[in-house]
Amino acid sequence: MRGIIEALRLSREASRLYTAVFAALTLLTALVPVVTAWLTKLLLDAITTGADSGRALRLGVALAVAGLLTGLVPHVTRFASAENERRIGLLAQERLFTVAERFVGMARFEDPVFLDRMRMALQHGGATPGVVVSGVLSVTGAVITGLGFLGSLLVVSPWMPVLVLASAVPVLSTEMWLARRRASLHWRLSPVERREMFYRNLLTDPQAAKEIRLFGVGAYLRGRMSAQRRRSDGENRRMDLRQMRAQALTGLLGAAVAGGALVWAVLGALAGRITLGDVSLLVAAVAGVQAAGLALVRGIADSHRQLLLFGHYLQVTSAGSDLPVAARPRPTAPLRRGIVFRDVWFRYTPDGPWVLRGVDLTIPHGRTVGLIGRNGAGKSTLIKLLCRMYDPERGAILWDGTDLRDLDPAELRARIGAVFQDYMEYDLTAAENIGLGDLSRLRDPDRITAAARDAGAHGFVTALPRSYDTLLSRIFFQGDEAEGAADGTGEEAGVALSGGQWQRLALARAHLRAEHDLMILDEPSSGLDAEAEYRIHRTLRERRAGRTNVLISHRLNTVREADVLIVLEDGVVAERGGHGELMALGGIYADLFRMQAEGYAEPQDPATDILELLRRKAGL
Ligand SMILES: Nc1ncnc2c1ncn2[C@@H]1O[C@H](COP(=O)(O)OP(=O)(O)OP(=O)(O)O)[C@@H](O)[C@H]1O
Repeated sequence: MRGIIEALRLSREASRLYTAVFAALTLLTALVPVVTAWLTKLLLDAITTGADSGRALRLGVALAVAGLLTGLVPHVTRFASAENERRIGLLAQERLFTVAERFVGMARFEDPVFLDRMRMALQHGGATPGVVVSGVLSVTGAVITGLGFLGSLLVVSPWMPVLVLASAVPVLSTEMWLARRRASLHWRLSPVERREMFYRNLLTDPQAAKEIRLFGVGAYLRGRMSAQRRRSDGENRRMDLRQMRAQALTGLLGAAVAGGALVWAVLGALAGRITLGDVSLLVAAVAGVQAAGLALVRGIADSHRQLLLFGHYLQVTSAGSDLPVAARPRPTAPLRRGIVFRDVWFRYTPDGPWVLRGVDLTIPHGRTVGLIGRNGAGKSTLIKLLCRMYDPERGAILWDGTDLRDLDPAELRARIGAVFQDYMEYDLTAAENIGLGDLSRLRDPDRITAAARDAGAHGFVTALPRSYDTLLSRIFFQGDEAEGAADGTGEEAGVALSGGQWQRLALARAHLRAEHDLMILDEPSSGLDAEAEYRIHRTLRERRAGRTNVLISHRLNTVREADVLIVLEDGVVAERGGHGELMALGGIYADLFRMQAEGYAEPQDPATDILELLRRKAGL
């Protein structure tokens, strides 16, 4: 019930006018068949009883008008319904994404149950509320038509509506049973269909195409996709057969009742008990009640299914924030002293393993901190906590002494520039790819160019066919966002970049925020060639002065000059200090550094050197 009320509320908010027009037209559509049946009866009676020709003519004209409406109203109603659904759809989609934007952290996006619900809500692009409104109105229309015809039958014979209603009971209950079975099948099959979609997308994904071909796994994945399809087809087939049998039986019953009523009416007319007009009204009414009954059940079944989908939408839109936001957040002042992690404990799920286990560290203002550690040590997690994508389960992170939880997350993030390890590649122009780093500078070509220069991207961007305005996409066409170019035919295809070039754009995006207080670079040069890496690190070093930076890199030569090096191991700070200190300590950092340095050194005897590496890899 809540779903219906919410859908109607959305409809009214989206467009009062269209909702009212659609409702009025639905009422008209429902009444026209009943009125037509009555006019036909009255006309036939007027002709057969020899009433005055003026009355017969008026009835004829009224019947013609009703015919006109029968021809016209459904088309206008269909347009009003579609327009109403479009308007509700747009509003519902806007709401859904506004709510998704309000989720402060990442947790919701990593909760499989919530993600599934979100996908279901998104999959229908906000269309469900509109369809619910259409469904509710069509059910109302069916009720009106059905009651109208039942009332009409009463005029012909008092027991006829009872007979028709009684015959409708098995039809309606069968249809309800089928609808319930269909709904439960739909839910049972939804994971199967989603898995099929996953394989379908995978097999057409340009990024996956390389590996699929190299490893020759296309047929294997296709087989798994087809298996999902065969499973859902099999279940749907069984359901269709069940439906065919049940509907054939109820169809026969309906036909028998209609036929019986017709025979009774013909006999009655021959005996003079009822008029010819009554016969025509009875025929129309029996068929009308049966059709309205079916429309009613199908409308209810459709609305039920849409309401279930709408339920996901409602749950997503009514979900509260995933992280507590201070009612009166304290202003995020520019960083002056530094950031402190105080005994920070964190795990991704309440019963999962601890990823950070009592981390204590300081990122002093104006210094560069290098974060080092083996794969899975918790470096990126620490960064996510620093950007308040999650809150620590225990302990606190302090920004100049203020707990991050007391700050406004948006204000905090506005003070941070970052390149994440899994940075984004946007199917937008080169300028936009950089400009997204700071929307206020999106239309400032000088700042965009400067950021690109700092990231070593200016050279290759200016060599692109449309320089900064080149669309970087394999999916879209240059300019296909412009009005009237939606089909992309004859358009110039977007340009594809290399991994390192994308990485430079991600760096430029972070550089656009260069005046921000804290710069986080998580593996900023993993895809860069040696020359680009050298230049970029030189720029970073020059720009680092006086700013606070956190630099994560497995290439230790790029972090060795950091003011403080922090080694994370199994979620705890294992070592900290300058490069010299940590080398003298002879711990993890020194080990990792020597290993990398050896990798670069000219081997005395290449064969023994490779063996040594293999031995180390095997932990011997
Ligand atoms: N979203 C997540 N949900 C659950 N566990 C996660 C998630 N992200 C990371 N982990 C786990 O947390 C641990 C630390 O991961 P993290 O990405 O922080 O390591 P890292 O030090 O950055 O590693 P790398 O050097 O490989 O990038 C890993 O065991 C990883 O499996």
